[in-house]
Amino acid sequence: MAFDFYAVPRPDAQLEALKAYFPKFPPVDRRFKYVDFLGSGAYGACVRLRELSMDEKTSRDIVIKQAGTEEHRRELRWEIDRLKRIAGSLHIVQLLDIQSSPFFDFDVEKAALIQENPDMARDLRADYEKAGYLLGPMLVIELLENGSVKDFINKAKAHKVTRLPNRLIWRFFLCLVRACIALAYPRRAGNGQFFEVIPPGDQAPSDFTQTDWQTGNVMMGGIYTDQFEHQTSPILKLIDFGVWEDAVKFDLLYNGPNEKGVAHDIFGAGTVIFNTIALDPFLLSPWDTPGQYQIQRSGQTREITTLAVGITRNLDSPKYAHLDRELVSLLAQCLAPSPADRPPLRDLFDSLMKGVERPPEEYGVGVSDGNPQGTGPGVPGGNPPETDLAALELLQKIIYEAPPPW
Ligand SMILES: Nc1ncnc2c1ncn2[C@@H]1O[C@H](COP(=O)(O)OP(=O)(O)OP(=O)(O)O)[C@@H](O)[C@H]1O
Repeated sequence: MAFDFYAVPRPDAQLEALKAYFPKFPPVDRRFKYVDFLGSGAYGACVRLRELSMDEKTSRDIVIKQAGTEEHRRELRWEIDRLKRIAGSLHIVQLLDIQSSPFFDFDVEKAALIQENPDMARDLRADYEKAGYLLGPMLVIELLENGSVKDFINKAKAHKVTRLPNRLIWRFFLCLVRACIALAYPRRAGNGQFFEVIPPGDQAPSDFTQTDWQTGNVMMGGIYTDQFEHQTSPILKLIDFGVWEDAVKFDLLYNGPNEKGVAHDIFGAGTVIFNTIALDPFLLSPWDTPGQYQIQRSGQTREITTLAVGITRNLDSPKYAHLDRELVSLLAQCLAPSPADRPPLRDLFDSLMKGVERPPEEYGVGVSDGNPQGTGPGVPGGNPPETDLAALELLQKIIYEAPPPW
């Protein structure tokens, strides 16, 4: 019999019910307050709640993710399990503990019965049973307040921003490579959070992989003045570690043949950076036709095949002429179809660290970078200076300000 796509139960109705649930049944534990429905993806839906501390003196915002069908609940259990393996990694969304469930409390039904109001008790129970699928697993994670990189790109476009300063791109790239380290060398914090580092020695990386690298699955957190890497740009964190159960069963945790683990994740990080530079969440596809690009590696010039041609072939255009060529070279290597042409994780990390440690006046100036365009400040037609302040102002505008209506 032919596969009937439409016969497969769709989760949308249940996810709609989750959307309706909290406005209808405010959490009975009064320490929780419903704030917003954040969105739904292929298998889960997320709501934002505010949780008061036990002494009710402080509060934090949390995200609850639930799934609408048994199959998707299995995926959610996998996601919880996978996130536990890397709990504490700063560039991965954090799991949170909550003291009680924000969902329906049978005491309410009991209270209605005690008040001898069986009609109310019956209605409550009927409504609750309709939403009964919500009893499945619940993922509780930190709120990442500044939306996804995909939202960021769309907002930048709405503000008519045509290019991003190098200093931001270097920092975003470093965040994603820290996330790659979290996956390559998974470890769990006892408590607290840690910057991901590559262990000394030649420990082989794991096969732990993010199977769905895309700008919608990279979220923006806050700017932290006490963290050098996040002082002038928001921290980026990976979300969405759900996996299709068959992928686990058949060991298919990758998106391409013979490829999983760190080489896959480096490529994934490259796709997100490519789309961020291009300010287009969908510009790059693994099915694009690759081209050649000359890179420097270990002091030697080499030609590699890369999928980054949308940028490497257009370095004369006003959109990309300002890019540090070293940054373009790293991106081109990450997007090499052949894993052997991608940079080793340690080299990539070291280059990005050097990139963010540059003196502020050295970004995008071209000359020190061997940039033939010489696009630096003072060059006729060159870039405006890329100061920290200018980058911060741009970020503020994109993230917080409403775009002009025209
Ligand atoms: N920690 C978070 N903070 C803020 N918003 C979040 C967070 N996690 C998820 N979201 C929002 O909720 C939406 C759905 O979440 P998520 O991507 O995890 O669902 P999914 O079903 O796994 O999606 P996908 O289709 O990518 O598999 C996301 O698009 C995102 O906008």
